[in-house]
Amino acid sequence: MGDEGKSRVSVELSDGSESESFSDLVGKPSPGSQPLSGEEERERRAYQPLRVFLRVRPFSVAELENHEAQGCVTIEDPQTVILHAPKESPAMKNCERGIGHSVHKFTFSQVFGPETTQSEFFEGSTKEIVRAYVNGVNGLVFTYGVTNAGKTYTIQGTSKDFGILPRSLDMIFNYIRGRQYLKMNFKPYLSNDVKKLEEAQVKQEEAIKTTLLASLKEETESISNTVANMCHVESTSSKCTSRNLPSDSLEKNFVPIDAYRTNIHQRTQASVWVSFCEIYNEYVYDLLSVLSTLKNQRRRVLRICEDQGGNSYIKDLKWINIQSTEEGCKVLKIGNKNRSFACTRMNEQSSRSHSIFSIRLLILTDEHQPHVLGVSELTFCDLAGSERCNKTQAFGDRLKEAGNINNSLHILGKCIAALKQNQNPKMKPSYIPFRESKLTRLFQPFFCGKGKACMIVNINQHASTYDETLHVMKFSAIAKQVIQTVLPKSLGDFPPKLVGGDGKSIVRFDVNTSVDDFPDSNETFAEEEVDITILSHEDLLKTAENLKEKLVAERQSKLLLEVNIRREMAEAMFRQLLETEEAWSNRLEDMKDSYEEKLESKFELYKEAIKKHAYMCAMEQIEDHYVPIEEFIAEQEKVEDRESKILQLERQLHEQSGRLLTLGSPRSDVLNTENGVEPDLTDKMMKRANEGLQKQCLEKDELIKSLKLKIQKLNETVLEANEGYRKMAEENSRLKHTIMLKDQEMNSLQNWAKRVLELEETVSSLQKELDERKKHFSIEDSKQQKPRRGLLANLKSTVAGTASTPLGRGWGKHEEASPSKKHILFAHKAKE
Ligand SMILES: Nc1ncnc2c1ncn2[C@@H]1O[C@H](COP(=O)(O)OP(=O)(O)OP(=O)(O)O)[C@@H](O)[C@H]1O
Repeated sequence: MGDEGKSRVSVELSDGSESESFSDLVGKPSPGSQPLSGEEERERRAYQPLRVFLRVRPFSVAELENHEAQGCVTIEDPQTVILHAPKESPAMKNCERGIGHSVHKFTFSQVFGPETTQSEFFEGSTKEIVRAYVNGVNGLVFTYGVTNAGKTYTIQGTSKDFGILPRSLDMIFNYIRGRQYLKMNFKPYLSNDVKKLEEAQVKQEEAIKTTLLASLKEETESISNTVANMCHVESTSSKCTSRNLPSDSLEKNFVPIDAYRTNIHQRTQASVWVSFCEIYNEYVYDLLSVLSTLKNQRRRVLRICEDQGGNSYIKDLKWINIQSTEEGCKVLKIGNKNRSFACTRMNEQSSRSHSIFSIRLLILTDEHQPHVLGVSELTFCDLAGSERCNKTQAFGDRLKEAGNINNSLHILGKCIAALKQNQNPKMKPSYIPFRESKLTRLFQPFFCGKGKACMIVNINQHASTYDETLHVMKFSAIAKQVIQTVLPKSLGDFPPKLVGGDGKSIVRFDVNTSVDDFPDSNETFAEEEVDITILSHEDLLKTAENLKEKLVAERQSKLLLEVNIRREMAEAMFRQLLETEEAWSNRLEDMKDSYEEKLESKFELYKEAIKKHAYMCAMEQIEDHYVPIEEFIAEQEKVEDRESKILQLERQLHEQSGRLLTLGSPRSDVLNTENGVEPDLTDKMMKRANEGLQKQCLEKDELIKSLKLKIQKLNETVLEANEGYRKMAEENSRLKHTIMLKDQEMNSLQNWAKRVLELEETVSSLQKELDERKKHFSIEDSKQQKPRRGLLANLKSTVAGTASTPLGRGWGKHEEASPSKKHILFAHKAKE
């Protein structure tokens, strides 16, 4: 391989920021790759957010024909998608009530639009995980979405257009091409170990595989053809002819195998094993179990166990050795036949279970003296559709299935939310309920540092499933915030253990031991370990010093990392807080507006009610105080009368007081004495009279006041009455006008009636005249009948002649009437 090829390798390896070379796995730097040196760089690669990809399914022809509402999903840019709530959706109704929003924006690691091909999707999403996987990092790819959103299509694809799983197989076989370990005597065991099989066991393994593949014999042809096309590129290295085949892209982007050979020890070989199972109603079933295909036989339920490292694995799950992509596809097809599908209202071929297809790659030393160097696992999980039972109109078995599906997805959501919460140093670490469902038990290692996970969110653009889609998007938004910790193999795992056919351990491997550290394949692993007791004191001190330095450096880098993480978390939290604050303030504004509107309308209502009430009261008052005008005038006259009387009395009072004054003088005493009246008595009388008068005055004053008040009220009433009168007068004049019009109408009608009478009279006179004439003619006829027969005949012929004229036609037999009569008749006609 030339320099050009080498530089391509380094770009590939360093470009994939998350990839780890196989050399990393065995503790040696990759000679071909750019230096990924430095503790910080290693740490950076160890922490990474969960990659979440969105794939939007195109509308099918049937959906387009049904005029399915469009425009719910808009892809803003390669990372952002916007959901618009359709008119009739509950989300829109809630939004109208001031709860939530009608538009939602979501960001993803990458958004793939409806036009994305399978090949483009694989390149952009899964390829990186597969690349890390072939270099020893475990991988999990799981799809999440509502039913009928394209999850199965994305993972498996169709026989013509493969999904990410067959494409990954193709990539793996490309990678190990020429270094494939074809014997079946090393088999995956428990979660991470390898079992060395005896001859008989190998034969049994081969028999199982043959039986399994034989069950698909009839369909082999089509798979072979398609896969043969896929492998076309590998074998000939010529240009690919079909656009949809994975090898098409692999040829362009995948690193030639020779390039990896320079990085990895030449003697390594790889063996590929696959398993396929499903979790249906919280039971695990092996989809590759031949028994399960027999009719009326109950499928065996498998148990999930844990190895000594706490890693979950499915006990007694079948692992089938595959030696090509073609075989892998066949196994997939066989498993699919056993999978629980059902026809729901929303998808004719709906997956009712979570299916898990795993590929284990055993890295071995050369064929003659094989040792296991590493085991890595790539898992594809096609989750059952998240759906609401009422939407799918599920009942019976379907309802139970939906319940179980939703429950396990709910627990997955809880785990993801707890993982996210636990990343926040300020929050109390919460319990992650991995053990609450089978699915999350199997996912646990990938979320706990023992591999890389990637989530594919599938959505369709249906308005009818908008709310479910929104739920899925919200779920993915949380998942996107989960930071994955991919631990180095040495820390995260027990190294793979090789066990014999009897299950007893043969030897424990140390993944930190490089392939190059095997000087001779005959050497045992125990001999490779360094015994520190044979080191000198000085060497020991040096080693201790070195270790101390390393520790300090490690601590510093850890500290820096922690600071960085804390800062990032704080920033993220701050951003979230700002977003929340904005959302709340928006909501507050909306609520304020709506309340203001409501208040205004209430206020208007009250105003109206008050007006009405005041009007009613006024009307009642008017009724209470209503005085007829005659009574009022009489009352006014009375008042005037009283006023004049009061004036008179006042005048009298004046006079009396003048007289009293004169009486009060000394002269008056004399006068009194002279008059024979005792002065004391006079005084008393005067006083009494005075008091009486004052009392009278007061009474009169009171009366005046009350009368004035009455007058005032009466005046008001008069004014109101005047107003009423004015209105009445107006009404009256209007009525008069109407009456006048009616009178005119009546007059004209009367004229018409007169005219009719006249005409009737004229008609009757004419009738009379006519009758007389008839009589007259009949008499004359009877007189002249015999002698004048010829004449009458002449007359008749004359009449017949004149009847054709308009006059003759109009008057019939009266054609002989004199011109003067005719004239009169004409005049009558004209009158009419
Ligand atoms: N990207 C796509 N391009 C073309 N057709 C697609 C695409 N995605 C999905 N489809 C089609 O849509 C239909 C439903 O897809 P699929 O069965 O994969 O949905 P699902 O999400 O797996 O549903 P369920 O959860 O019910 O199993 C299938 O007919 C599939 O071929």
